Amino acid sequence: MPLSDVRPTPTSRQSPTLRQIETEQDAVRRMHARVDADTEHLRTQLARALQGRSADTTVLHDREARVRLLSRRLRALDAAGHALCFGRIDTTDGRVLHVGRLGLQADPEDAAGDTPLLVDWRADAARPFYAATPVHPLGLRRRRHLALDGRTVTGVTDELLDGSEPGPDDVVGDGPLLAALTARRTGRMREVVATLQAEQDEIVRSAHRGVLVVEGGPGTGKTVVALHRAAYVLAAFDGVADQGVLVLGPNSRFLDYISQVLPSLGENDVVLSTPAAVVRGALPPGTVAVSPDEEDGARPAADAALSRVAGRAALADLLADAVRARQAPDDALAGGFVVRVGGDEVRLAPDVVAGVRTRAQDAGLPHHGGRAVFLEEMAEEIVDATVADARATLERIDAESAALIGGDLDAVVAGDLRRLGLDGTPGADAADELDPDALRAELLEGPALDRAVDALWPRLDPGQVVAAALAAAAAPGALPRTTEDERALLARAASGPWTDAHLPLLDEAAELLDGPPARSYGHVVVDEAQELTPMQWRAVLRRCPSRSLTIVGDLAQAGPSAEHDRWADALGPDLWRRAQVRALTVSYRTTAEILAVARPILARVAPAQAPSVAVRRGDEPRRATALRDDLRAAVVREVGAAADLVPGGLVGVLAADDAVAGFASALTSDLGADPGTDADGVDGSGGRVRVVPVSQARGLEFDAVVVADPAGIVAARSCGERDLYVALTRATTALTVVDVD
Ligand SMILES: Nc1ncnc2c1ncn2[C@@H]1O[C@H](COP(=O)(O)OP(=O)(O)OP(=O)(O)O)[C@@H](O)[C@H]1O
Repeated sequence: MPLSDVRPTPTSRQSPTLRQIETEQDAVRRMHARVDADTEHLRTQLARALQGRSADTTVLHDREARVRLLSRRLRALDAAGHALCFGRIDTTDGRVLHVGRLGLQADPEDAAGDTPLLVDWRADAARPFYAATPVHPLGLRRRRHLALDGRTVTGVTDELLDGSEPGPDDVVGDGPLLAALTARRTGRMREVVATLQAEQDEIVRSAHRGVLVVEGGPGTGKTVVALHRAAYVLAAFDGVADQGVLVLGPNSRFLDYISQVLPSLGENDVVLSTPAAVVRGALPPGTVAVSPDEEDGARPAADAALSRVAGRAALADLLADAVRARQAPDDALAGGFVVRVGGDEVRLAPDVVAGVRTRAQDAGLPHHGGRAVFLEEMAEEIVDATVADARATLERIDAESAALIGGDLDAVVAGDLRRLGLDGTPGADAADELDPDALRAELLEGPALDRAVDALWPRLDPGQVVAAALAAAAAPGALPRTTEDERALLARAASGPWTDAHLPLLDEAAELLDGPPARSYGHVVVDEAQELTPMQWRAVLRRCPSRSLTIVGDLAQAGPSAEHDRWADALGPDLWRRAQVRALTVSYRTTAEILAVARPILARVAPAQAPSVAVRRGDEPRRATALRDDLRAAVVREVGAAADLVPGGLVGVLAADDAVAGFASALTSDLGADPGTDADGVDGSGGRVRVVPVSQARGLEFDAVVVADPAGIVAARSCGERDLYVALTRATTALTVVDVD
């Protein structure tokens, strides 16, 4: 019986299901009463905390922390408004725990003593709800799922885990997983906290604070796991809530798809972004000219190729070299260093300046910090040289006058003064008159030294460094395994304009010049992680000083910028040595029949990867053929047929990037609505159609998918076969492939 069909009515008290629903309704009513009371109480406390005034920074700091804590709890209470409680576990010794979106303490008046009203799904006590199986029941007799509509309990289903026979209070039926998996897609991912599976839950609540890498085939729940882990980490790891969590996805279409999951788990403070947008936001505005539309549009092939070749870790060395080459290089020192101090020229020998350079570089600061050290040390050398110079001049004058007058000039002057009845101490000489502190201040504050230093250790902007590094990378032999075309690409890219492909380089250059970015996070989640190049990983790590990351991806789905087929290579040594790897093996999205269509392609793109096991069976995928001239009409027809298979559902049309516009306009004229490449179109049966370029389909899903011209998809990009693998694995229910005859 579908859960939604079960509604409690006062007249059907005999039904065991309804009796259980009423029992649970009582429990849920008590929970909501507590939520309402807590909300009221917290609001009062928050208002009071916000009013408090103080000049004491410690008090202010404490108050800020308190306001943050109260606001966080209030938001969690607010988000729990729907489906506050979704589960219950009964132990074999008769203890009962309800599991939900947040924890609620025991009722003080409750006879049940210290049993909480509700246990937060992230708490250790909730673990058996997810982990218990009939083989390992973990002390449970029964796991119960509750279905709620707002505050109303609409159904219960039980699983008996200890092998006992169902009693009068057990409502054994289909678990809610199947209902969740076959529910119509809305175009936005839902949270699955009620049905998280044991292998997923184990990853979500892993205590490993370092780098957790989760690999698995399409639809195995990698995104689900990554997002629920973000919520878990926020609650379970100290300090993370204060430092923030960043979730990275490949493009804004994907971010929109996952945007509701964390808010519906009560987490509103997580930053969702793309690797490109995060970097772009840290650079001065206008450094990279990209409109939001371009970000979502298909990326030019040249840009992807540049991302790949300029994404290699070796570029980091070339950027560092480019900066170092602008720090008083030997060839700029050949003539020494000359600066005017007052009316005089001061000259420093090349080896003196080289010594200053070494001291400045050894300070281990970014380029501009190093420049400040260089400038100060140069000022010091100039002061020393000036004092030494003045002394030498005086000594020379003394020696010359001694030769002239046949004695020590000072002694002669002292004798003359004494004869005049004056003090016999000679006046301070010129070297003593020279005030080193004043000279140093003049050098450091005036423009002359700064200008002279510019010729040796110039101020730089990231673009200058990137241009130099790319030009160096384009030289034969600079980068291993580069083709002539790639070198030409690097040479062209060196003169700008800057595009998304340059962003990781600009970010690295910005760090070399001025240090790490201002904003960093306590934990970073990277979804579709197979897309990132080594240089992009460096940009991610720059924002995650704690090195606490959850990384999920599937190398078989890698796009055009990826070069590696092992995580160890793709992630690089810094990440890999901290990584724990977990695998997900069950495909929840799609049916065994659909996976079978994709399997031969998987065997080609990732021969070492074991195919996932589908949790469901379904209809055989459809295969249609059309002449090239009829392709659009055939796709329109197949979209109609697919929509009929998933009434009210979401149909995705996936095609090579340059073919998308044609299918969108054919569907527009047929459906009388604009499916665009982004917006929804409405078909006759009330469903929706989305036309999506295959380069943007990673991570998405639809009830039905029409893959248009698979050969065209394969031919369109260097990663064409992997694109096709992605396209074939997007459907929950119905797949149609339209080949060109
Ligand atoms: N435990 C679960 N309960 C309910 N639904 C689930 C569960 N696990 C996964 N799903 C559903 O299966 C589908 C696929 O999950 P998800 O997108 O996380 O997979 P993925 O491994 O990230 O896929 P891809 O590699 O294609 O990006 C989603 O609709 C998700 O909601």
